[in-house]
Amino acid sequence: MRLVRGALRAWRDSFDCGGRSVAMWFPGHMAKGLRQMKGKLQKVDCLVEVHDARIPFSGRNPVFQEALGVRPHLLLLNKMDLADLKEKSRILEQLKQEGLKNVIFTDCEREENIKEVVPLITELVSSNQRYQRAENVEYCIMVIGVPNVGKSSLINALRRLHLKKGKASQVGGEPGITKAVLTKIQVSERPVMYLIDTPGVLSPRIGSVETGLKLALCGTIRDYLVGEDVMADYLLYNLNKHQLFKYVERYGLDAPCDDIESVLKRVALKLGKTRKVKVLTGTGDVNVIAPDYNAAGYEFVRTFRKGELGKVMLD
Ligand SMILES: Nc1nc2c(ncn2[C@@H]2O[C@H](COP(=O)(O)OP(=O)(O)OP(=O)(O)O)[C@@H](O)[C@H]2O)c(=O)[nH]1
Repeated sequence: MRLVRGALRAWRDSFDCGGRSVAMWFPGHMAKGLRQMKGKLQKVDCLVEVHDARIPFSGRNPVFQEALGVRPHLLLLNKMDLADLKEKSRILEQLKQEGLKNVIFTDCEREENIKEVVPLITELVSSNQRYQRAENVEYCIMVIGVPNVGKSSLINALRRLHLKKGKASQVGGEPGITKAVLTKIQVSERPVMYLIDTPGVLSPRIGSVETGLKLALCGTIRDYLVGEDVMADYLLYNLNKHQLFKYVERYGLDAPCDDIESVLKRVALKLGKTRKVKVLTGTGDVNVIAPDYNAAGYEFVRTFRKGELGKVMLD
C-alpha cells in the first residue's frame, strides 16, 4: 500500500506475469547474426556495446560476453533522455561491481556525451595488446547490442560530429532495422576509426518474463510477439510504482488508477479510438460505442516511448 496525494491507494507491489512464456520472443534469425559477428572478430580492436539506459541491469545479451568478450569493451547506455538518472552514481557503482568499468550515458539524437566516445575507445585500445595488429594504425570497432537501442544512430552521430557527414547507417523505430549485416563505416579521421554496424541480437535466454516485458517496453522486441495489452498493463504498473502520474491529466482521469482496463477506456475515448458495436437486445439491435482497447494500448505505449509520460528507470 502507498500513500498518494493524501489518499490511501493500493498499487501493485509486483506484476503478475500470468504464466506467460518468453520462449516465443526470440526470433531464430538472430543466431545467424551472432555467427556472422564472430566471423569478423579477428579484425576488431574493441567492442562498443549499446544498451538502453532505462534498463542498465537487464536484457543485455550474455552471449556477447561469452562469444566476443576477449576484446576491450565499452558500454554505452543510450537514450539517456528517456531515463530517470537520479541514481546514476549507484548505477555506475553496481555496473562496476559486475565488471563493467567503462560506461558512458549517451543520447544519440541530441549528441549528448557523444564527444567522449572516440577518446575513450582510443584509450582502451592503446592500453591493450592489439591482437596481432600492432602495425595497423586504423582502429576497427564492432558495435553490438540488442535490437533498437540506437547502434546505427550512434554511428551516424559520430560521423556527424567527427566527419561532418550525414547518415551512413539506416535508423528505424522498429527492432531489426539493420539487415545489411556488418557494414564497415568510417567515423573518425584522427585516429582513423571504422565502426562495424551489426544487427541487434537478443539473448536466446531472456531471464524472466519481467525482463522480457522491460525489453518490450523499450522497443527491443516486436510488440505483436508480446501483446499490446500486457505491455500497456506493465507500463501502468511501472508508472504508478514510480509515481509518474502525467498520464492522469493527459488522458483526463480523475486520479491515478491501477486498473488497466479503466485507463485504456479513458485513452480510447480521449483519442477517439472507439468503434461501433452492434448489441442484440430484446427490442432489437442497438449500436453502442466501444473502446478499442488494442489501439488504446498501442497509443499508451507509443506515448511512453516518446518520453511524454515521464523519464523512467525500469530496473
Ligand atoms: N530518444 C532517443 N531515441 C533514440 C536515441 N538513439 C536512437 N534513438 C531512436 O531509437 C530508434 C532505434 O535506433 P537505431 O539506431 O535504428 O537502433 P539499432 O540499435 O541500430 O536498431 P536495430 O537495427 O534494430 O538493431 C530510432 O527511432 C532512433 O531514432 C536516443 O539517444 N534517444
